[in-house]
Amino acid sequence: MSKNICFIDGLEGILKYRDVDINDLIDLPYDAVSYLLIQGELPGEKELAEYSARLRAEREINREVMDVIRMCNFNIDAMEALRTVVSFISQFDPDLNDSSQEGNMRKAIRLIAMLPTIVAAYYRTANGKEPVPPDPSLSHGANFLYMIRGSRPDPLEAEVMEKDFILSAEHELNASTFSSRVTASTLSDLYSAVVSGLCTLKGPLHGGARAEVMTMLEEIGSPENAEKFVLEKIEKREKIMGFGHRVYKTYDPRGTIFKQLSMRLAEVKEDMHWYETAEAIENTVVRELVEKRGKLIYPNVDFYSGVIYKYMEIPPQLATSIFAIGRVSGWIAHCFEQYEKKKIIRPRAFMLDEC
Ligand SMILES: CC(=O)SCCNC(=O)CCNC(=O)[C@H](O)C(C)(C)COP(=O)(O)OP(=O)(O)OC[C@H]1O[C@@H](n2cnc3c(N)ncnc32)[C@H](O)[C@@H]1OP(=O)(O)O
Ligand SMILES: O=C([O-])CC(=O)C(=O)O
Repeated sequence: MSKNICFIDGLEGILKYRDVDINDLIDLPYDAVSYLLIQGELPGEKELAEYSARLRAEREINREVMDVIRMCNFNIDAMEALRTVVSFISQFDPDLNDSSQEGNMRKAIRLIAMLPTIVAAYYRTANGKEPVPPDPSLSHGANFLYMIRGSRPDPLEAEVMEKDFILSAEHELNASTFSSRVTASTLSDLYSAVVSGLCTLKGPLHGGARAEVMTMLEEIGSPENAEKFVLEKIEKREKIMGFGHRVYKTYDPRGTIFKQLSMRLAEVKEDMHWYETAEAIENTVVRELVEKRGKLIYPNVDFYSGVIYKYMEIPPQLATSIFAIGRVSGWIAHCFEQYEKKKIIRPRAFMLDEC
């Protein structure tokens, strides 16, 4: 197995999963990228067909899970419902306490397969609609949109959803992956490790920024208002959501791809409004923070992904849970690596001074 699950060059803006550049992965199915992260190499045709078939066979959720989804408060963000339900479903997994490689792989497949179903079932129930059962003939991305909307997405939207899951899938030791790995390092089960990841991804300084970007776009409303909004934020020393990164000191390579995707959606939908509003925000941030103040603050993965959700009519309440649906493969890859080490992660308190 290749050594690095992920490689980031934060100065050059390079991102690789298992030594493969993100730009060479983006046109693959999400299932192939998930396989790459977890198994360490790209699947051949036969391996991909088997892996996809296993994922598609595990998408359904049972009646007890639906009961818990119905009991969730319908005003909460889908991420909170997802966190609650992932914790609840572990009891139905016959492999919960089987820590063999095979047992962990079966749990991994179920988690990756069921997360979209849980999010979509919660979303529809919260909006007074009947849940839509998964369609095993559809890809991970197309099936998710189908379960949310009740109708099959057009090919471009299905493609964008797959690419979103790929771009969200992995990012080395980000905060949520670190949380998952710490949990796995105690040899706790995979569900617990994924719950840890979910809890950490939720915060607005991490995966929660995507929803904040959407709210910001709404608040700004049109390209003409963007400059004033950004200048006021800077004046008040407030952060602009979807910008800045602990590792990237240049454009986030995922941001570049998300920007191209949002441009494609804007053109196909003949509606440049959200794209132009986002670009006006970006131009002002770069002019004010990078060019005038020398701060290396560029759009991160959460900025233009928020823009594509506007075009796909995905509400902010779903944004972070969609991130989680993609990221779960990365969390699992890291947990498997950690299980092999059989070593607890226990930093000393002084190391936090660096954070
Ligand atoms: C999937 C992800 O997790 S991607 C990140 C998603 N999060 C966001 O988009 C939230 C907004 N961004 C941020 O809060 C930060 O840039 C982080 C958390 C992503 C990275 O944080 P750090 O590397 O610790 O940078 P830190 O917060 O210390 O900022 C360094 C400087 O840049 C400024 N800065 C950083 N991000 C921003 C921003 N988005 N807007 C304005 N200023 C910013 C800070 O105010 C600080 O300025 P100072 O030196 O004058 O005090
Ligand atoms: O790497 C990080 O710190 C945050 C990030 O971009 C991610 O988790 O995708």
